[in-house]
Amino acid sequence: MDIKQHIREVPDFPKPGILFYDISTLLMHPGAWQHTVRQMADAIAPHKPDLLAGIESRGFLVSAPLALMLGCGFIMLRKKGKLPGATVRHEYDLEYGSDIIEIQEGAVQPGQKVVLVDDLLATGGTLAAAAELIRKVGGQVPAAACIIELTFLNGRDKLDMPITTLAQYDQ
Ligand SMILES: O=P(O)(O)OC[C@H]1O[C@H](OP(=O)(O)OP(=O)(O)O)[C@H](O)[C@@H]1O
Ligand SMILES: Nc1ncnc2[nH]cnc12
Repeated sequence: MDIKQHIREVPDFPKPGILFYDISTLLMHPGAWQHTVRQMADAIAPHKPDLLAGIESRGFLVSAPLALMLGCGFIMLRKKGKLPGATVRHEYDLEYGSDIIEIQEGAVQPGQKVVLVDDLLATGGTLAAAAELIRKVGGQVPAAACIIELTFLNGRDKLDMPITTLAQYDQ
């Protein structure tokens, strides 16, 4: 199955010149979505994660079903100000702006293996920030996985762990 057939390309969103890759149409199609989640699970399982870390917000859609399927724990990396209690934060750049993500102190036990999961790899800023956070709180990051990769932005170059992507776009 070619999951690209179910990913909608929206020009000039959220601002002129950006081609937005929309997974809403993938989520609407149960067969394509099941196939996507199974492929992601097959890529992640060999890394034997203790936890999957999902990145707000589209990353949660992918990571939560994957954690259930793989039988591992699930933690949230959220945009600033959303998580209660003590948090650790990191600021990062996006293809179209900048943001801050946070993790709760205590979400990861020292030495735990945490695989990062998001819907899309663009500049790599988000996953690099996520890896930094996990390591700051004592976790290891053996791998990352995304559905989509925008290869022309060379996001991989910012990352120091193996990353699996299912659909690559060169523009
Ligand atoms: O590789 P990068 O350049 O860092 O970009 C990738 C990130 O950008 C998007 O998130 P966005 O901040 O738009 O938030 P959303 O998931 O809440 O829509 C996407 O879901 C990734 O998390
Ligand atoms: N072009 C894009 N489409 C969808 N999500 C994105 N996140 C960062 N860049 C994106």
